[in-house]
Amino acid sequence: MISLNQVSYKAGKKTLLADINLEVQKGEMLAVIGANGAGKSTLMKLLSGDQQAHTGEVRLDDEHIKTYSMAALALRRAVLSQHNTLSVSFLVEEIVMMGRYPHFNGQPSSHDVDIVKSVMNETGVKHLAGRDYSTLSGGEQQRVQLARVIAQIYDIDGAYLFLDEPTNGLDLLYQQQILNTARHLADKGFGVVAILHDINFASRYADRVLILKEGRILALGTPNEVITAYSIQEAFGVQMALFDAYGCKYPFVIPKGIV
Ligand SMILES: Nc1ncnc2c1ncn2[C@@H]1O[C@H](COP(=O)(O)OP(=O)(O)OP(=O)(O)O)[C@@H](O)[C@H]1O
Repeated sequence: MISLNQVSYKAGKKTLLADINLEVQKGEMLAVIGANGAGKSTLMKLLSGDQQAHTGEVRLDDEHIKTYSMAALALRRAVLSQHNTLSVSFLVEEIVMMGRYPHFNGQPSSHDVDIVKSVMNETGVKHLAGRDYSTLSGGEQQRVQLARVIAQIYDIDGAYLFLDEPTNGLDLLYQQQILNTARHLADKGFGVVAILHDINFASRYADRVLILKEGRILALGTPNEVITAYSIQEAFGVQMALFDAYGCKYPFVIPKGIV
């Protein structure tokens, strides 16, 4: 479990996150939604140990996250960040193998090679293995980056996966595939946290949804508890109509317009 206890984070005098209390369990998928600038990426950086809270406590599997070295963190969690630009040429299979760097010195083992193959298969990028990464489309690059971060934690029971807007630049099919993959990993026992802008995807795939507003938790609970016309209007300033379409077990929303 990752737990945040009364966590706050500031940049200069500006408070980006305040009074955050949150637990992320292994085996769950938590979606984080909220307006631009609400603090979603900052929250993810605190959860993943990429940044340290200014006040409060962040614990990863019962240990204070500050006690983990970067090398130790790399064996507990993987992070797909928003911007994955590369200025030098690498083959796609080399990029995915980078996910295994924390696991070997010098040469990858046959186990590392097998994992890279399996993950490329599962994420649908196997056919791109020999391509120069820089020649891929934005959506293809995003899928390769997902393969890389999954390869990092693939063989670590109960590890955590952080995805910052993973569906960015993907077509409808691959948006669903990437979220299916994330869901599948949560079902296998990984703790998955995904920042999503599509409320319907959050509703459809996540066990719980966290809505951030101006650095504070506006709502946290199951999609049915959290995704309401009121909370969406509060968080985004947009009026939404809620549907129970096609017997969906989860809320389904469409915008009515700007408030
Ligand atoms: N180093 C910094 N100094 C000052 N302000 C910062 C700093 N880092 C982030 N911010 C501000 O903190 C707020 C939260 O940023 P964050 O990236 O966490 O938002 P977000 O919810 O992920 O937004 P988006 O949906 O646009 O990606 C934003 O207003 C951002 O401009």
